[in-house]
Amino acid sequence: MEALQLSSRLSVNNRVTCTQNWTERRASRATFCSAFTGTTNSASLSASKNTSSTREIWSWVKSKTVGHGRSYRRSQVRAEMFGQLTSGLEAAWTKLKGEEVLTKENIAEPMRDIRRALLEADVSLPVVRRFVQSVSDQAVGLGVIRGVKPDQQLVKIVHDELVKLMGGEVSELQFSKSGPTVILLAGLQGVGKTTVCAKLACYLKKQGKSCMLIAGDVYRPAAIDQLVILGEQVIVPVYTAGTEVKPADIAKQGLQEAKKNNVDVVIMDTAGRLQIDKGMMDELKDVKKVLNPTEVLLVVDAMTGQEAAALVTTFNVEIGITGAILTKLDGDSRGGAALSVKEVSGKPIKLVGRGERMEDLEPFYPNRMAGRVLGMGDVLSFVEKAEEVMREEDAEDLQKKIMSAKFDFNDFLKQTRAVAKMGSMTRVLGMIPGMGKVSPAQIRDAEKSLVIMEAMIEAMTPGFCFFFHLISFNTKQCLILVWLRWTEEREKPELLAESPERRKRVAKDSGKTEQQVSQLVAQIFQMRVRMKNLMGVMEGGSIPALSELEDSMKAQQKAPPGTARRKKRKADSRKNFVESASSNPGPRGFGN
Ligand SMILES: Nc1nc2c(ncn2[C@@H]2O[C@H](COP(=O)(O)OP(=O)(O)OP(=O)(O)O)[C@@H](O)[C@H]2O)c(=O)[nH]1
Repeated sequence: MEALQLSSRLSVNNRVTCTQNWTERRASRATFCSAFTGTTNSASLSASKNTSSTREIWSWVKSKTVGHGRSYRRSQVRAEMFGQLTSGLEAAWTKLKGEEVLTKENIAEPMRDIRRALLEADVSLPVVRRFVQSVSDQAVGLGVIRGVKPDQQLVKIVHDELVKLMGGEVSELQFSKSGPTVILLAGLQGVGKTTVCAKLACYLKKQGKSCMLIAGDVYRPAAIDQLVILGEQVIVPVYTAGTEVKPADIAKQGLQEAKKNNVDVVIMDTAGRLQIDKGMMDELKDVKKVLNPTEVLLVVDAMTGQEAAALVTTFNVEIGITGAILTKLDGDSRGGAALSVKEVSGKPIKLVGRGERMEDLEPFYPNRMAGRVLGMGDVLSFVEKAEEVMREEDAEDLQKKIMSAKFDFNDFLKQTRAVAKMGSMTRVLGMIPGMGKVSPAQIRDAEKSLVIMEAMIEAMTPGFCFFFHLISFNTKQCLILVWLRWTEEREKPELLAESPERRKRVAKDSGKTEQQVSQLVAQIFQMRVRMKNLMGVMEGGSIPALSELEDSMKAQQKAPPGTARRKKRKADSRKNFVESASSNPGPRGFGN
């Protein structure tokens, strides 16, 4: 039975408008990006180039280490991907402490650590050998560079080699110049092909392209239903023809349908197998012949380590592929697959999946990935994610409020919800330099605090409020007074600072204690001061030291319990409340 699932509300005619919007967004994104980081995308990316001049090394090291340089020496439990590899590499830098210059003798031990870290990360032995040899050769020939310590020099060399290992430049998806672009997805069972189909459509839709999915997995009937549901979720039509039709025929019919509807990109899902077998390869070859795809992408599971690289090689030899999509990178603490695929197979990783949400698919940037491996965060991805969830006008509005110290509970709620849309807190923190080392326990504490805070803020009056008053004269007669009052506690935290009755009410309505409400109110005043200072520094042209954020977080954790209660007793007036609030550390996790 043939049926084009009418799950799409996206008209193909919307294409032009979408493309325009996307171009405009890219332009504003670039402005926002340079405003935020003090640089442009290309300038930042250029740090990845394999340069060796003293000035370049020096400025690179400074740009990567100012404010968070100390952080990659501390070994703590890491919550983000590549955690194991990052910790392993850290051991290498520490061995060079106190050295004046890199020599053949003093790099021997760090090189052993690097080798061990890469092997533990499941990078294949020949790749590790080549990598270590290349790093050693460069390190020994470097000599003394004024102002740059040997451990920093080694970090820089390893960074550049990692970038090279992962393919150097970003490998973009290719689009057909005429007719629909066809993307054929292949891969073993359970690696995430069906999910990637929908994620890819979601990703391409954001670029203004209309998409259609073809359900070609005829062996697992649930795969067709799964694709239809995911298609509905991302609002993209799905072509299905049941399980009785051959995949090559489904591909042919689906492509005709896509051409009829003027679809920009067709993405075909195929069946997986537990292992590579001849039947699977023959079937893929047939489908490929019919579709003549622009891209043949092999979906591989990052958690399979160097096995993923071997699979890419085999599929490339058998059917000819254009690249790979690495899924489940969020669960991979080793990194072997990301580091090996290009070097072993010669085929680039084009996209990576980092979560189960439809938005969790992104281009593979070797430079940013190398930064993450070395525990330096990924500011550019952070900014891009932030731009996706925050409108530019909102950002400007927020900036004005911060500068005039008017950041309020409504803004706080909006911001925390926007950050939640960027993904899990672990993932968001992993993108911020120096924050990748926040322990899972700290993250859990902060997440719990946010839930408590949201409950309290929701119990605050947002604006106009109806108040009821019941006056009873006797058992039969009563008068109900109803009046409207402008109470805006969320907009004016001062109201709560001044009034113990209001704090008591919020505590009662939210099911929290009065002490917790007082702490929250104190916190918003502290945040106003801190954010204003931070914005001042950034407008002055430099990004504040991120290690200070880490230190301040630690200081806050050491705040004695009951601080806010003691202060509350002292602070009867609003002035005292605000002053005491802004001069004392807040409770654990709050406001950070
Ligand atoms: N954490 C995480 N899970 C993912 C990611 N990509 C896919 N998954 C999950 O992996 C599981 C398998 O995904 P599917 O899309 O069904 O895999 P498949 O390759 O189509 O499976 P077959 O059709 O059986 O071959 C699902 O639970 C997905 O949610 C990812 O990037 N991160």
